Amino acid sequence: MITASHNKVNDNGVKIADPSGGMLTQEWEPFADAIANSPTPQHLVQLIDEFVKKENIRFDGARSAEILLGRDTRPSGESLLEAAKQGVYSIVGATATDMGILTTPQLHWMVRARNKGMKATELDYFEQLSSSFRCLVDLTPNQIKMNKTDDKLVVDGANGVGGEKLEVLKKMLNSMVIEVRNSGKEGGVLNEGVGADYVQKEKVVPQGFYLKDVGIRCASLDGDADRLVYFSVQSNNASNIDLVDGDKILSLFALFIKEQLSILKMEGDDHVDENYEARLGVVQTAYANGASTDYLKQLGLEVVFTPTGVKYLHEKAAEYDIGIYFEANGHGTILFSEVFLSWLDARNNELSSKSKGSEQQKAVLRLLAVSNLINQAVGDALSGLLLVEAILQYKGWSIHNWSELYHDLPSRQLKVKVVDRTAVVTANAETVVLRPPLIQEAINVEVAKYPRGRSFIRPSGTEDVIRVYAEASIQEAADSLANSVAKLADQFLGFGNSG
Ligand SMILES: CC(=O)N[C@H]1[C@@H](OP(=O)(O)O)O[C@H](CO)[C@@H](O)[C@@H]1O
Ligand SMILES: [Mg+2]
Repeated sequence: MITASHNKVNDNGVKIADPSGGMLTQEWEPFADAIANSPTPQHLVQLIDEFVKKENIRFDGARSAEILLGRDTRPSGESLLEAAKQGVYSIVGATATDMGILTTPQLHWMVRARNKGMKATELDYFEQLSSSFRCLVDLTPNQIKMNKTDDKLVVDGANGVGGEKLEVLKKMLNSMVIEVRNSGKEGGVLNEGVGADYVQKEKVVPQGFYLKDVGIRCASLDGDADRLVYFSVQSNNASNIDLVDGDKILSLFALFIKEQLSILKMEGDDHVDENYEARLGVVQTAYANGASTDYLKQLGLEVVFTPTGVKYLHEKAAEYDIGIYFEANGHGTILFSEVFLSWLDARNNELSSKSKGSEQQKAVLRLLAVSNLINQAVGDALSGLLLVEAILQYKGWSIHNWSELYHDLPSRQLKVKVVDRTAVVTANAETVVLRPPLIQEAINVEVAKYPRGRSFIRPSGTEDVIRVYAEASIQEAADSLANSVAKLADQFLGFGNSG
């Protein structure tokens, strides 16, 4: 997938999907790094040669490889796609199939579907999403009907690929009014003053949203449509928003799934063996707002933490029957285990004959519909958006009701340029610094000064900086804690200290 996601239009890059449709396996990352940085063509060929031997990859023509290629709307994507094709065709037995302009999750979905022997075109993707969405909406309890303003959703497409795909998808959903802005057709620049990354980090409205939108449910996608956040425009100031971030999307999903599981448990008959205890797990990172973690725990859910980066969250979530993961920035999905899905299928068949139309059967059907709607390969803004919409309809909630699940603790994120960010070694899902020595003790002293204070530092995986995160009970305290910790990072690791 040729994309640089939420970054500037002039940037570009690649994301690689594994045959499973998930992200490139972590063991292959050092190899990908090495070939991307190989200084000469000879070196490149040598690296590939060594890797092929190491991984015992056979080129005897017995197995041909098909590589699906996609790109986002960046102009440089066209020539990079040509380069990728040449690369693929230089491997004996390999062919490249250009799937066209796509969102990143669409391409992941296609790879997964293809290798499962399922239909895998773009139309199949849209059909799966729209039909499972309709199925979920049809299972909404009758007494719940939304009021007029809540009917409408306005989506910021980040001037990228997501907006144009949503235009196609929305035609297949008869029950919803979706207005797409910043679709890229109005002349705006990709990710400039628009998109999920901008909205979540700056906590302001994207371009094209105004005071007249107060009270309306709004959503924002990032440049390759694998991130999703919601927001509403505040009445006191047109640039202020009430942000509904990935943590709250996670909370909404977790609440809904938990509800369905408890309906399932209310057995009408006493067939105990039919009571399969589904393991439900929620996965977050240290960037998750502390209020969201409290909320999830108070729901009685198992909450676990991993280091930043969806590859870690995804891997962890796959350990459960239902694993829900989200980064605060809006990247996440829900994973269902094969065992649990087979159990749901069997349960559905049984209930069809015994108690068709019962609450239990509806809960089973809802869970099955969620598993078809939500992208099992990777976080997907379009499928996530449809699931949010279906759940809000199910609950009869406005964005305000949803936002009120809990109140975010004020937080602040800063970046610090340091001599060598790899000098920072962390533990416990990046919440504790092991090296350099003594900095963690100094951070602890700062944190202790603030009610509900929490702060950590970690080296970014995507930029040459140390990131500082702080939260506290009031904004001024979060800001001041972040500043003091940033100062510590600079003292211990900054250029003043480099000698
Ligand atoms: C604090 C933050 O938002 N970090 C982002 C960012 O990683 P860093 O390692 O923090 O640079 O980019 C990642 C890839 O998009 C995303 O997964 C992650 O959540
Ligand atoms: Mg993205």
